Amino acid sequence: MVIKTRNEKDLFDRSAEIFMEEYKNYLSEKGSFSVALSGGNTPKELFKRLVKMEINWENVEIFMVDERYLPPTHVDSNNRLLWDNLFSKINIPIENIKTIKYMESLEISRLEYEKEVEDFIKGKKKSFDFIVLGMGKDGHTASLFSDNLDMEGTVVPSLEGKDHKYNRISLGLGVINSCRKKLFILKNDKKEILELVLSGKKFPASFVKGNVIYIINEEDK
Ligand SMILES: O=C(O)[C@H](O)[C@@H](O)[C@H](O)[C@H](O)COP(=O)(O)O
Repeated sequence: MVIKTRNEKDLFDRSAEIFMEEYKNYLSEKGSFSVALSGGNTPKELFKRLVKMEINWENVEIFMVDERYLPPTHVDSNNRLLWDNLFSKINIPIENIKTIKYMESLEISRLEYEKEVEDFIKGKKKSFDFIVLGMGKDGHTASLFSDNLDMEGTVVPSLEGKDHKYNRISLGLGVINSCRKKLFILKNDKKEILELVLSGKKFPASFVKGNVIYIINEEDK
């Protein structure tokens, strides 16, 4: 489903409402809500809204979609983004936050997170209740780029490439597709790549399937 909003304000207001609707549904259905959050620039405006909403964060478990292999204090770290804009502003028990840790090597960080994700999804029919995704103008999503060697593992390494800085760690496609609902939040500058993805051209983002919402604003800002 594609939702078109007028401007960026409406894009993020509506995205926050969708988050809230999902949270409420799962809270009444099973008493908890699990969500995986992307980094990059776009989700900041969503986080600004979420911190003001009436959410009982004790019932929410938050996972990361991906991370650059960087110390958490680095300005391009998604950990930093999440701590500064969300975790530090909400009342969430620390054990409900599952981050990708910066450890001795990329592989050790990947394995540690993979174990965390596998422990969580073990025995469940689906992985997370909800995932917030972004899309690059090159059609990547999470840290799944066209040159990734493995997109299917639970948590996969993603090596620095010509057009993307840093080695990274990412949820794999199987886990992403197994989320109950996927929300791509796209500012208007992603309209061309969204059209290509929707027309069936093959980019990593095109392989995200099943209960997908793409939300995008029509005006430039
Ligand atoms: O950590 C990240 O950067 C992401 O998870 C990545 O997939 C992002 O969602 C897209 O690159 C879009 O990024 P923007 O929102 O900054 O355009």
